[in-house]
Amino acid sequence: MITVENLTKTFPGSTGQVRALDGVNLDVAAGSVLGVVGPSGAGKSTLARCVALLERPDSGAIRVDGTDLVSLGGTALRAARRQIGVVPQGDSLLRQRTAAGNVALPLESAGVPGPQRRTRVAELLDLVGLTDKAGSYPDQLSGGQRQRIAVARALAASPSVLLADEPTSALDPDTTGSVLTVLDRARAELGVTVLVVTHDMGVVRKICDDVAVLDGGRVVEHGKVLDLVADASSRTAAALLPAVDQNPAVEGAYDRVADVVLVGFAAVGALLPEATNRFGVDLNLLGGGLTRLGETPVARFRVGLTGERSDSALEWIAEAGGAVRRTLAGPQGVAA
Ligand SMILES: Nc1ncnc2c1ncn2[C@@H]1O[C@H](COP(=O)(O)OP(=O)(O)OP(=O)(O)O)[C@@H](O)[C@H]1O
Repeated sequence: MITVENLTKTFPGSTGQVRALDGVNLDVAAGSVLGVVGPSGAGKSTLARCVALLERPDSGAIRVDGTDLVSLGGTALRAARRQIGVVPQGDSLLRQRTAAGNVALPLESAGVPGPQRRTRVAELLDLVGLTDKAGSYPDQLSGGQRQRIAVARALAASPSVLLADEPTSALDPDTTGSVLTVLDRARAELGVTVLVVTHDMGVVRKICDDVAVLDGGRVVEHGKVLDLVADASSRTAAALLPAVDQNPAVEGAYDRVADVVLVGFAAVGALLPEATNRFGVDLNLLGGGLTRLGETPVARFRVGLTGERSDSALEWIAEAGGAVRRTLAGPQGVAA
């Protein structure tokens, strides 16, 4: 479990102080993946560097399993740093070392004896699916393979937290998938808590349980991805759900029009047909579509309903777990 409390960090800028972090509060449950997103200059990398203990915040606390890392110094700080594996931004492997040699580096620094080191390196190469590349040098690997080796190296000392700053920024979509799979395996198989800084909402879509949106050094949105998408006004919903186009000419023909967000197999598959049957209404999909967040199917549809019991049908969908937001379209124009 990581808890960030009221973290503040300022830097001297050419026109005065730059407040890179302005009272940031976050928590990441053990074994979950948090995506930190936001526009350029929002403070994402500064937050990552503070959590990695590479940068000292001006004030605030960073607790890992209850211990405030900011208050530590000397030996205790060095020990705490080992709890946090870091996948740095950009290409970070040593060119003159093989893939296995790069993964072994933190173990050598920690004085782990040869036979144990070899076993651990073999486990990590297996985890990232690159056993056959053990003897390859970074220049012989693709960008995605190098990044997977960087993840293996970050995991070598068995940290409880893995921090990755823009791990996919230089990669094409296919390669990005293989790196994200590796981060997901680290969480699933090793129980590591993962904090991933990214400008790519695709990363959030594929592997994040939670998301924190930073803007101007502040957290403007934070929560479970599947909860936030149900709130149509959230930035997360805007970025991750299928768009619905306005079409007043078509919508005007219905008694009621609403946007409905459905999360999970059962809701996506059954709620709308069930509402149609129960309330004897005519329900048409006017826009939106289906997507997937991690393994979970999620839909956002604009629906048009005709029939006397249209309101009851919408209320029932909301009670059964759908997020319903009525629009102003329709002849009787009823707002939520
Ligand atoms: N070492 C530094 N010295 C001075 N200003 C800094 C330093 N590091 C960051 N900043 C400033 O702090 C603010 C936040 O920067 P940061 O790099 O954390 O944002 P970011 O969200 O990671 O941006 P990007 O997506 O562009 O990497 C910016 O205004 C940046 O210019």
